[in-house]
Amino acid sequence: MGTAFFDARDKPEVQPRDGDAVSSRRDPVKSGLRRAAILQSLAAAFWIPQAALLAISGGRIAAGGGLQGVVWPALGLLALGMARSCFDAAGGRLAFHIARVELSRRRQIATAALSLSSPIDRSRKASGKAASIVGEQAELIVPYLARFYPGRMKASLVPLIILACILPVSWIAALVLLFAAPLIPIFMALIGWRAQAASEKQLVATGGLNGFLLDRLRGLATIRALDAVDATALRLRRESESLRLRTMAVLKIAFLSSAVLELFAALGVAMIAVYVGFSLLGEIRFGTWAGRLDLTEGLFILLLAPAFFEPLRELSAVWHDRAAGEAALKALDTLAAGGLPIRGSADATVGAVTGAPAIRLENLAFRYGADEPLILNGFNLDMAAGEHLALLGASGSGKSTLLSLISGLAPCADGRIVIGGAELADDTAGSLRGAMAWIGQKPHIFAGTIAGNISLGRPGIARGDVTDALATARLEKVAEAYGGRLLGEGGIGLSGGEALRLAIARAACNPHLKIILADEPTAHLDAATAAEVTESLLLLSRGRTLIVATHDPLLAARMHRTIRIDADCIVREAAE
Ligand SMILES: Nc1ncnc2c1ncn2[C@@H]1O[C@H](COP(=O)(O)OP(=O)(O)OP(=O)(O)O)[C@@H](O)[C@H]1O
Repeated sequence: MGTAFFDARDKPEVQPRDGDAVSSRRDPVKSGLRRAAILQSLAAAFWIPQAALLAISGGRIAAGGGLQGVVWPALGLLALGMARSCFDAAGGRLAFHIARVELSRRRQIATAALSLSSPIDRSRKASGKAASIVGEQAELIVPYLARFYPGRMKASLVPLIILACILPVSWIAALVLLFAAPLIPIFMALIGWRAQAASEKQLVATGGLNGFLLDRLRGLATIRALDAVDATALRLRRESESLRLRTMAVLKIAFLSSAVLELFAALGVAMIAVYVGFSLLGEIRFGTWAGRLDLTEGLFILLLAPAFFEPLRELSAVWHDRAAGEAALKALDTLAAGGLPIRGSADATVGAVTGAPAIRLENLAFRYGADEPLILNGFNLDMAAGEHLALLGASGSGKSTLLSLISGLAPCADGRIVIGGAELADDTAGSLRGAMAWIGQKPHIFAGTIAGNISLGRPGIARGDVTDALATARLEKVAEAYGGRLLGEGGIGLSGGEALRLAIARAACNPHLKIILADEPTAHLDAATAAEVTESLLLLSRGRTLIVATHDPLLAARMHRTIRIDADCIVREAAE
């Protein structure tokens, strides 16, 4: 029955967002990313001694010292270069690893929440949209965590270290850098606000387009039959045009932010170059603590100036990752939040129900949402162990809803359900559901063989079990005719009655099956096929408790008892 993959205890709590996605995350992620950022910052800071060695070598060569004087600095440069690469690679690897682990954790939370959300929850995200968020958009978290977070730390540390090294050489060069640097983050922040909004809109548009496409592809036959192809194509064009516009808006902002940064970085370096050049020519005689700037000092400053802006440039390159990453995190959080939950979990002990159980419903009340009307109110029912019950009632009186409540697909607002002496609650729902089968009007048939559709890869189901199940469902002849050939998607190749009997065969394969909930199994079938399905259902229900919601008087007549629900939830024994 149930489809949940995770225990209810794993049910995600959506973390409060405080504007900084990383700070609200578990500590190991934060501290791991900090370690990666420190490694990468150290790698960047290695350029300072490298620049000093280069400047010293340049000064010595210019002073006519020959190549002997630069051998040791060259070796030092090489060693530092290698250390720099190692630190940078180690930091990058660590950040990437942490980001992937965090992505998997977030995905697991979102899929666990999705698997625990009730299939009768109308507000559940469209399948295409949910698939797009979990599969595609979630990937954007990796560059955000692996590049933006370490990049931000590097941008706030490395320029300060470089500034501290330039200041003792020339206060004016340090001052130029000090004024040029803050302009960049200010503009980036201004642009960033717009970037995030644009990214969120783009992600919504991508998810929307995916959801729309999947939905319409599923209903392609209906669209064709009702001659709505042009209208659908037009809508599709509108949706993709909107996605194009939103993608262009994001790109425009990304280009704008890089242009702003390049402009300020180039201006800063140019001003330093002008100052160093004129100082070396003797035109400028101020800006140092003592005397004039010599060639070694000038070279040192000139080599460090671009490195001062480098972390900021890197941050700008990953600025867009932040907007996209935070939008993806938000989308995953919304996927994991709220909705109507199913009760219990799927990985509970199966086989806990022994023998066909009695079922008692006491004062049951239910509504689909807080602001929606009560569908059931004060509903009572007593069923004996192994009893077969037909549930009649006008359309919309709540028959399917009642079956959903018995299977724990939604929690009741009031009252209790007792199955075989155990009250249906969060800790019992999983094991009780393991003893149930749901046979609805439209069972989902996968593309594949009939046998594969019956066993569904469930462990412990042998070929003999499938043969027995085919016999129970009276489907042997169809299976024989098909041989090993494949059914099409959605059960193409089977009639409605055959698809229903396949669902009965699936249920028959469950060795723990004790309760059968059938929701209008004979609806839309001709009399002969309905009779066949009825016989298969009765065969399956031998020695088991059965509740059938139906409008079919012939099916109802085959049950031990028939009751009728009316709009006021008053249960009446139906007249024979
Ligand atoms: N997933 C849902 N979310 C919100 N309301 C729902 C949902 N499913 C059904 N309803 C509403 O609950 C009421 C009872 O629906 P339900 O499907 O249980 O009736 P039913 O007796 O099984 O009807 P039918 O005989 O036509 O199948 C209806 O008013 C319906 O509109």
